[in-house]
Amino acid sequence: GSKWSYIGPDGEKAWPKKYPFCGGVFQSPIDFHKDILQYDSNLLPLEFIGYNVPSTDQFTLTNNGHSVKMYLSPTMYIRNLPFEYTASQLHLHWGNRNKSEGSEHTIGGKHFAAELHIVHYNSEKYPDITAAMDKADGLAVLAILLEIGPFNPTYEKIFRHFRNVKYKDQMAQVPGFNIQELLPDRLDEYYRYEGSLTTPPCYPSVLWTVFRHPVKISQEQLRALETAMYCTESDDPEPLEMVDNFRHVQKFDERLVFISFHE
Ligand SMILES: NS(=O)(=O)c1c(F)c(F)c(S(=O)(=O)CCO)c(N[C@H]2CCCc3ccccc32)c1F
Ligand SMILES: [Zn+2]
Repeated sequence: GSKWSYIGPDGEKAWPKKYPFCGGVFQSPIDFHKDILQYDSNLLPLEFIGYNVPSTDQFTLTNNGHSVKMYLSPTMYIRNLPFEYTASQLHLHWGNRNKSEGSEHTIGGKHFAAELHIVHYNSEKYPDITAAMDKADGLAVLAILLEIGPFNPTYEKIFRHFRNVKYKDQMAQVPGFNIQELLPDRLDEYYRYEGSLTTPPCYPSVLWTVFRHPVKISQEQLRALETAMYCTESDDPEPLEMVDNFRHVQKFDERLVFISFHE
């Protein structure tokens, strides 16, 4: 079973003992700071196909004890990457109610309040995510940084179900909506680098696209994210709050992050 956590004896410093890749190369997340950034004019805006899912369809939202994740439709995919990548799931990382700095990637050493990840796998080369997830060209993850601002009705389409997935292994059905509305407006401005899963097994198999511009959600929505879920099952006598489920930034030596924008 996935016996790892973000705190205590099974926390991130202990991950490499059970999951050797977590102590290996190309680890994510990282900090984006100016002396590792290089402009690349070949970085085109991503194209999202099938992201506008009708409300007659449903996504399954579940609490897996590490995050809250929503399974996506296999009809959703991205073009303009080296291969076609098909959507698998989205999930979030966040902090706690006293410290709303739970993003995984940082910019100039600054954490954002939270981070949304949309996980895709290379469907041109691999039959499913299980076959793809340990291959160097297997996965592509989109990262959207979240910060405090006005109420966000699109994020609320997911957040309003949190009360039904409070405990590990609980599930809820979310009516389909346009997943592209979760992304920032400027899809042409992003950071691009080769990295890894940020949770065990930490395979160095992820082509990361981190959008430059954060998306805003309200203080109340962020508070709901930070206080709604537990890592433990509903009948556990010692409930553990699901907070601070972000990995700290990793060493990024001798490597570059490519940017699609001029600073
Ligand atoms: N930050 S991250 O690196 O994007 C990231 C997470 F943080 C994260 F928690 C998950 S998880 O919820 O599946 C729990 C831990 O595997 C994933 N899962 C991926 C990779 C692992 C296996 C798998 C299988 C099917 C679908 C997705 C995934 C993950 F990719
Ligand atoms: Zn993630």
